[in-house]
Amino acid sequence: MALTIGIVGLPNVGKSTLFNALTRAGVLAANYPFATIEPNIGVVSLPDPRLDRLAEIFGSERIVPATVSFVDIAGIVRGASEGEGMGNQFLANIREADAICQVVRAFTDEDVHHVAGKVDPADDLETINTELVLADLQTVEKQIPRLEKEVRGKKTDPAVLTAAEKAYEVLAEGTTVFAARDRLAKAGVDPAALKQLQLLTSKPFIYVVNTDEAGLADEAMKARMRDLVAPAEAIFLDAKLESELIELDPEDAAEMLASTGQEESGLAQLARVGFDTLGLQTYLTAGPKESRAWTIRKGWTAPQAAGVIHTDFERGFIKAEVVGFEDLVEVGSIAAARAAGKARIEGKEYVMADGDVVEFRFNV
Ligand SMILES: Nc1ncnc2c1ncn2[C@@H]1O[C@H](COP(=O)(O)OP(=O)(O)OP(=O)(O)O)[C@@H](O)[C@H]1O
Ligand SMILES: [Mg+2]
Repeated sequence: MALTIGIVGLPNVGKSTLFNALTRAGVLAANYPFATIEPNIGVVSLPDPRLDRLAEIFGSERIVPATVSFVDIAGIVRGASEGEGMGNQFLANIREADAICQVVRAFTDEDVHHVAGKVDPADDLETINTELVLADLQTVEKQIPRLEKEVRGKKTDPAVLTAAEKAYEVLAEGTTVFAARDRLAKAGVDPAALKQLQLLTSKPFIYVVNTDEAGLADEAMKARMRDLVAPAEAIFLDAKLESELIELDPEDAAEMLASTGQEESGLAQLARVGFDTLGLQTYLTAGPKESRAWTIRKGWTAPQAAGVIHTDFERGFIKAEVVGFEDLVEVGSIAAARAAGKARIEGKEYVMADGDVVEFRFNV
């Protein structure tokens, strides 16, 4: 299950700096083949200290973390929907993303040009939102006549056309589809049909406030930004600092982070919030070959989780032996967990918990 996050924002706000920090972190920590798929797509490993502990306990040869893909695209300016700047064509590159990460500039540096001439995060948020709404409006305008024809020819479910029409009404008011999701649901719009339209503003958003050392300590600014983007989450980081952190070994990086009053790197926060926002979690497998994290949706059952490893595992699922990560660490081995009654045998109905260490039994 691949999780993809598209990065948007005004030009020169630090999107690529963030992307570079993210992707190089991935390459350094992940030992992942073909990490960079295209120049602007990067696969990043989800930091997970639990895997290191598991690898110790099981003597694993390697660690395979869960991954998140990031897509870095050109900046958007006011009027992009009418062709200003680079236009908005490149937004097609993030149409299939699971979530959108909007980078907003809140750092002060006279030498870094701001396209609007001043650093005003609230204004920038508004500009980007408007351009995304306009881009979606153009998409739906194109979709509706095509969908009408397809519905007449019985090639498409009428629910998709209804979703497009209702989305159009919302967008025409300047509202994002995500912000209007309750209203759309009340109007009888099928969420699955809405999803098929692949609208940018129907995706969950995560906001990255790219700030500096002063900004990281500015609680009033942070509170203002949190209010502005609520109910979405805001992450505060210094993209330039983050790109320096990844060059350091872990102890020095932790020390440097602490010196700016942070406990967790911005990149680790982004990966975590991305997972939460999308309702994802990981479970773990471990053995002499590898300790590995697997991405699933919250609420998935054991057979569904097994299916992420191989579809045969889901089809032939018999049972799962499950030990909670904390329990395993406490007793120190699977054998000890079994002896202590902490290894449970779970069946088809079992709903996975985050950090379950699992071995599946199946028939093929
Ligand atoms: N937190 C920060 N503090 C100071 N300078 C920063 C910070 N983050 C980024 N910069 C600087 O801002 C400039 C623009 O960064 P970057 O190229 O990443 O922006 P971008 O959003 O990708 O722009 P574009 O849309 O043009 O591709 C760079 O010179 C970078 O070093
Ligand atoms: Mg860039």
